[in-house]
Amino acid sequence: MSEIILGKYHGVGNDYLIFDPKKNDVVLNERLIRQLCRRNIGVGADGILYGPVMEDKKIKVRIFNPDGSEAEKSGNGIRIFSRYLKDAGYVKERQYYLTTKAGETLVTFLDDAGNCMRVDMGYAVFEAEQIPALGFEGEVVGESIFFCDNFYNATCVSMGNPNCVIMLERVDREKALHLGPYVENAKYFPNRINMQLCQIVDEKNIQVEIYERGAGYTFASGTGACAAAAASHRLGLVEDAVTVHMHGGDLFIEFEKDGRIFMTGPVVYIGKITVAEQFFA
Ligand SMILES: N[C@H](CCC[C@H](N)C(=O)O)C(=O)O
Repeated sequence: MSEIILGKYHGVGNDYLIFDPKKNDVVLNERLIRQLCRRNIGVGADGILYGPVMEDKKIKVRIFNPDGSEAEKSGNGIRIFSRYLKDAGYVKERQYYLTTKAGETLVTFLDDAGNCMRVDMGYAVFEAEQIPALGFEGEVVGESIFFCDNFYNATCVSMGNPNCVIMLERVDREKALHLGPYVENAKYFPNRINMQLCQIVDEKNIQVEIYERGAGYTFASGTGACAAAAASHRLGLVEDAVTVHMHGGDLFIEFEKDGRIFMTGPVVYIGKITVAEQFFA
């Protein structure tokens, strides 16, 4: 009988299922992704990490949102999948490269168990064409953009995936749930977009609420934390090392002098899940 064997992990409350094609003969498709990610009638997760897929001797992971869409990158997903690769014995080195749709990422394990990792997240890109964001010339930094019911101070940032960071005096879950769907699906963003509401606490700390493309409200986002920190840094509001506080926990973001971004954060192993055949038949 073919069952599905999944690993489940979370990174600061952003939870993912691991679907390893070497361990499952069931074909993963959009309908199954949606079913597995649903919290009340499925397993429940903020996404699925499909891999490892070996391509040109590189270890690749494909990142799927609960709505079935495929993302270019996931910061928490990269840490979680790296931990899976270590747990499953695919990776034994302290440092290795993981490839996502957005390209190669250098991952450094900070402890033997793989509970904490430092990830080279590359550079933030603010250029409208690279987001993509339509109707803007050059970089989208501190623009007044209309969403839903008002004009908001918005900065668009590609971290490999598209992000719209909205600066507010005070952020909370209700505001994220209200504004998120309008921003995610706004006419400016042909590929849709992830939204972060960002409150500056001080020059070393920001409070961020997340509304993800294809997932909705989540407790944390790695690329979202980097995007919010990068927007705050570009606006001159924070220093070169920032703790990003989110509902599910904190991520530590560092900027090198040339702008390269490093993200450090935890991974928690939740367990292994066997999904019954009748669930996905
Ligand atoms: N929903 C995102 C991907 C997951 C991002 C987030 N979970 C992270 O940790 O970076 C997108 O469609 O671009």
